[in-house]
Amino acid sequence: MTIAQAFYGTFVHAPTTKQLVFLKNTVLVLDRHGKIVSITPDQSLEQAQAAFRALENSKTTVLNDNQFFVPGYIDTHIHAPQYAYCGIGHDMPLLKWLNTLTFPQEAMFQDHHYARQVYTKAVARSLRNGTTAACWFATIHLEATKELVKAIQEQGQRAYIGKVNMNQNSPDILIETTAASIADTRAFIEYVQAVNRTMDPDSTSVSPPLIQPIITPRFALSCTSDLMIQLGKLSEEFKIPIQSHLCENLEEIDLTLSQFPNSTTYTGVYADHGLLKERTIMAHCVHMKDEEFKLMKDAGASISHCAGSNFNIKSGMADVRKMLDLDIKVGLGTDVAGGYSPSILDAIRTSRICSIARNPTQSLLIPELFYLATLGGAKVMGLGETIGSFEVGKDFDAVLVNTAVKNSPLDSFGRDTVQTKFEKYLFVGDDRNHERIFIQGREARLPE
Ligand SMILES: O=c1[nH]c(=O)c2nc[nH]c2[nH]1
Repeated sequence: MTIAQAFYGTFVHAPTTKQLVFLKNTVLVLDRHGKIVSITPDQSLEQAQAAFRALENSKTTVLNDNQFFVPGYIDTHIHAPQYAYCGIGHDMPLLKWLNTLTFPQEAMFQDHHYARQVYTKAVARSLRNGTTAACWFATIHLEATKELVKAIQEQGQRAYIGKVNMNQNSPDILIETTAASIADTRAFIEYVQAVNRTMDPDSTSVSPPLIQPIITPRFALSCTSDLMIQLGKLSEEFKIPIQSHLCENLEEIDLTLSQFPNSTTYTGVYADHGLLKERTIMAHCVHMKDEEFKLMKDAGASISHCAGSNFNIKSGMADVRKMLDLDIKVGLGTDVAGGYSPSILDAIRTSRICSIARNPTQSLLIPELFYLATLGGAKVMGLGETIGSFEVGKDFDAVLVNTAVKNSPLDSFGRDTVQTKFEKYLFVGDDRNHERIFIQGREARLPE
């Protein structure tokens, strides 16, 4: 085995919802594929230096007392085209927001040069905020969605990327025929597969490819039964995941149930059309009946909790405590641009406030929040064995945090322990505290 890199310092992770673990004075070694081959805590600097000397020709890094590594954040729900108008339109509820702001903006992505411009910046912003893996929605446009693949590949993020499907209840300019929607989705899947064949065959043989396609019916309202059934079949044929929106807003739920009278619940609509599977990620799930949670649980499907968006466009407050008690997989999503912030640190903070506002006696605790942002998100993506925590055999997707950066919003004082610095970072820090960002052991390649 060829050793490529080694680090010495503190590594913080949440291997379960109940545990926040500080691996201090730890030597962590990576092979040339960016996989963790050893983790040895409680070493003196001399022991670490001796270990480094034995690892000939490898890059070595010694962290100082203000630095620590966290697992890269996982954004389980983000819309790349919506980055163009991130921060505006929050005075409208979901359906008005879609019709007056979002749909006209997304129509502009028929121009793939414009798409390239927006996507390059959206991906860079996401990465700078420490998101090493994300589930991206693009638009219905095939060529523009390929531009998102290129931007992500160039910058090195791990990603699921979806060409959106819409064949009803949308402006004419955003409506596809069923045949075109399926043909373009198939073409997109094949495009990503071809891109992956050009990657280092050695590294893709030891880990799943960094970029994967994801089936993306926008939501039940924008897809006919026929389209949803065919998309479910595509997911089976290629064994790829599915993402959509579920039970976000009360008006949306009423309309969906009137549109699909043969299904008894909104979740049932997806189940009845073959879209509720173990590989399915549903964003929001704010207004769920018990039977809907049961459908999700029985299918093994996952939830992306997007508290910032749910506050901004006034959708409501999801019951994450209940999701965790039911042992449903949950992760955090920024939902740019329903959410104005592309930062999962911000999602941690809004999720905490959301849980307190729902029930202060059952609010989410720091280990739970950090777990949701990292390993919880990895499990939502079906990558719980690959990323999300520091374990031998996992890929090194990680953020090097520095709590003593000039001009960062975070101040540390003489007596601050690493636990204190971590907690301050979680609630006061931002991307200025992110010194280096690694995906599969390689540093992200952010544009100037
Ligand atoms: O928050 C949301 N953002 C969207 O773009 C969207 N489309 C359907 N439902 C949605 N919800």
